[in-house]
Amino acid sequence: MQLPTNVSALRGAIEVPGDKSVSHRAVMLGALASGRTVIEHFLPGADCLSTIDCFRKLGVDIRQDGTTVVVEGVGPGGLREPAAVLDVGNSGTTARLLLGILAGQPFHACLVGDESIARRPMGRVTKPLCEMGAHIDGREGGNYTPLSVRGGALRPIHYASPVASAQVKSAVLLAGLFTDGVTSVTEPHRSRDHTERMIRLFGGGVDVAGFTVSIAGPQRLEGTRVYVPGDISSAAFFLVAGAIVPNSEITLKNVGFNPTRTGILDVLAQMGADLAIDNVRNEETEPVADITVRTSTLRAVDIGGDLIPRLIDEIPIIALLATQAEGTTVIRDAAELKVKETNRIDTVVAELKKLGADIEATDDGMIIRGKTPLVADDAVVDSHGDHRIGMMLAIAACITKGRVRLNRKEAVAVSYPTFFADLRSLL
Ligand SMILES: O=C(O)C1=C[C@@H](OP(=O)(O)O)[C@@H](O)[C@H](O)C1
Ligand SMILES: C=C(OP(=O)(O)O)C(=O)O
Repeated sequence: MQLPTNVSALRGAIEVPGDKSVSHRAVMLGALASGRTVIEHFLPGADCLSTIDCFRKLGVDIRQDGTTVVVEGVGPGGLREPAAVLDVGNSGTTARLLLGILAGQPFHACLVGDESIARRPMGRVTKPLCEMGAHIDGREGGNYTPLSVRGGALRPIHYASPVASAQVKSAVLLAGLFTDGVTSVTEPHRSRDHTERMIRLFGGGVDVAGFTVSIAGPQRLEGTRVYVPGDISSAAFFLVAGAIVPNSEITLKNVGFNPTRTGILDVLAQMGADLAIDNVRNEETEPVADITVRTSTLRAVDIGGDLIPRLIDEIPIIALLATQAEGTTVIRDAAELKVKETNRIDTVVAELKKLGADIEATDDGMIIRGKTPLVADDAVVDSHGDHRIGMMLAIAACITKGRVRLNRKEAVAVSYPTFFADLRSLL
């Protein structure tokens, strides 16, 4: 598709779709709980639809009507052995959290995904789950899909995860629900805590001490009502757009404001962005706020350490932001980017270079020198099938002089099916 370029202003208010991480977990915990769960403002993106599809194959009655989902929870022992393979599509979260749940079920299941999933390491969850007693096999000793899982009686473990990953933490905690005793996970930095918050919302208990999270199994979860906040990872594209496109003012309503996810706001603030945060609410469950951003004069920053897990999915759009900041921005400690939907260090650097950015890859991040005007002489950029790369490039095009075409635009539907419509509404 031809992207809008040389945009003179982006103005208006939008409400981004529901949070992807929260939507997945609402379906999963709703399926495991006893009784009905009603999910509102669910994200009907391809990844979350994969989660629904997998749980239907496990015998759960799930009705989806747009952004409302009703899950008839099966309660303890209620999942059924699937007669077909469980296809997680493009979704790493579905794959890894589902593995944690399957590990505790007394039956066999096969898990597959798309080409991107087949390249993503699953050993980070299959290893601790096998330690708990699950039998999981697959390519390269169970590190890659297709995977075969035979779950059953699990024993609790204390797991020191080498990576700060909410998917690893959640997989082990979910498996811990099916043990008799206390399972804990310690991570090097705090990752997003949606699983912990949602287990509590469903009436369960989780203890947090420093970077260690513990769960005592077995637990009885009760179906509930879940309101999914707007996805800050989706809002991030328009937060950056508002800051770098001239004459802009964008308000994002009902955005998730969970402190384990707001690293992008810290970076925008440190760069000097004109940002206003209003109406912070729901702090007990999942915090939400309204955020307004205006065109800003930006300065470079250093990004690393414990900030990384708080903005890991926003690094592609932060790289674009850094091209418009005065000075050298260094992103470090972000080697996890190499095992996302694409190697996001390589894809970000290759695609932004096509538009004239001064950006280079490092072993664990990127170095970006600004401020650089983006220009294109009939450039063809490519999402590489990665939703976040596609959306970052659409925002990059807005500040590019010349013509830019995007290949594989359909990837955005993984997390933000209405992205292009929302962008058009601000033009
Ligand atoms: O738990 C989750 O919902 C997610 C955790 C993160 O992955 P890691 O756990 O691999 O860091 C993130 O990148 C992904 O988009 C969603
Ligand atoms: C990495 C992502 O998701 P997942 O791991 O669920 O595929 C993402 O949404 O950027």
